[in-house]
Amino acid sequence: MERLFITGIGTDVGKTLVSAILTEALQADYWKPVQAGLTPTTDAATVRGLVQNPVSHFWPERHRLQLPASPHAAAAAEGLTLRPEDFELPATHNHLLVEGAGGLLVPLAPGFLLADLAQRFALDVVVVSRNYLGSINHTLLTLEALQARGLRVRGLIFNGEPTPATEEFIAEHTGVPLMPRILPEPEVTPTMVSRYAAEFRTWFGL
Ligand SMILES: Nc1ncnc2c1ncn2[C@@H]1O[C@H](COP(=O)(O)OP(=O)(O)OP(=O)(O)O)[C@@H](O)[C@H]1O
Ligand SMILES: C[C@H](N)[C@H](N)CCCCCC(=O)O
Ligand SMILES: [Mg+2]
Repeated sequence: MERLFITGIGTDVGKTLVSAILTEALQADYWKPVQAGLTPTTDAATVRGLVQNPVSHFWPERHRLQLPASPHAAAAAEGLTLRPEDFELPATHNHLLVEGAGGLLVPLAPGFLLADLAQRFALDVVVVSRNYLGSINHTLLTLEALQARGLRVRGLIFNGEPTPATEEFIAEHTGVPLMPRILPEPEVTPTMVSRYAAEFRTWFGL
C-alpha cells in the first residue's frame, strides 16, 4: 500500500492538483491534516470535486483553521497550539495520500513542522516543483531537507511550463525518481485529472 505525503517547494505549487491526480490514479483515500483558510473552498473539497472513482474516501481534517496563513499562526489566532500527539493517521487499508500545507518545513506550532508529521507516520514523500525563477534552489533545498530527515522521496513532479534546463539539472544532480510532468492546463477539471491519472497509473505499474 502506498502511504504518501504530498509536499511542495512552497505554497500554490500544485499539491492539491497532484493530490487529485494521485487520488484518482490509485483510487486512494485523501487526508489534509491541517487546512488553513476555509474560503472560498478547502483542499479536500477541491480534490473531492475532481475525483470520479467510487472507492476514494475523504478523511476529515484534524484541524480546520479560518486564517489563510501559516498553520502555526492560523492556530494561534484561534487560541490553539497544535501538538504531534493530536494527530492519528486515518485507519484505512486503502492507499492514502496526505497533503501538507505550503512547503515541507512549514510550522504547525513552535518546534513542530509538517516534516515531523511525515516522519511520525513514516510516509514516503512526493515533491511538487513548479517552475519559476528561484525554483531550482527551492527544489534542491526541499530534497536535501528530506534526505537529512531520512524521508524517502517516492517521486518528484514538475508542474507548469516545462523548463528543460531546470528539470535536467535537478534530475541529474539529485537522482530522484521523476513522476510524469503536469503541463499548464487551460482548465482544471475532472476530465483533465482523469487523463493525468491514467499516466500515473502506468508509472505505478498499474
Ligand atoms: N498545471 C496546472 N494548470 C493549471 N492550473 C494549475 C496547475 N497547477 C496548479 N494550478 C492552479 O494553481 C492554483 C494553486 O494550485 P494548488 O491549489 O494545487 O496549490 P497547493 O500547492 O495545493 O497550495 P496550498 O499550499 O495552498 O495547499 C490552483 O488554482 C490550481 O488549480
Ligand atoms: C494558506 C496557504 N494557502 C497554505 N495553506 C499555507 C502556506 C503557509 C506558508 C508558510 C511559509 O512558508 O511562510
Ligand atoms: Mg493545496
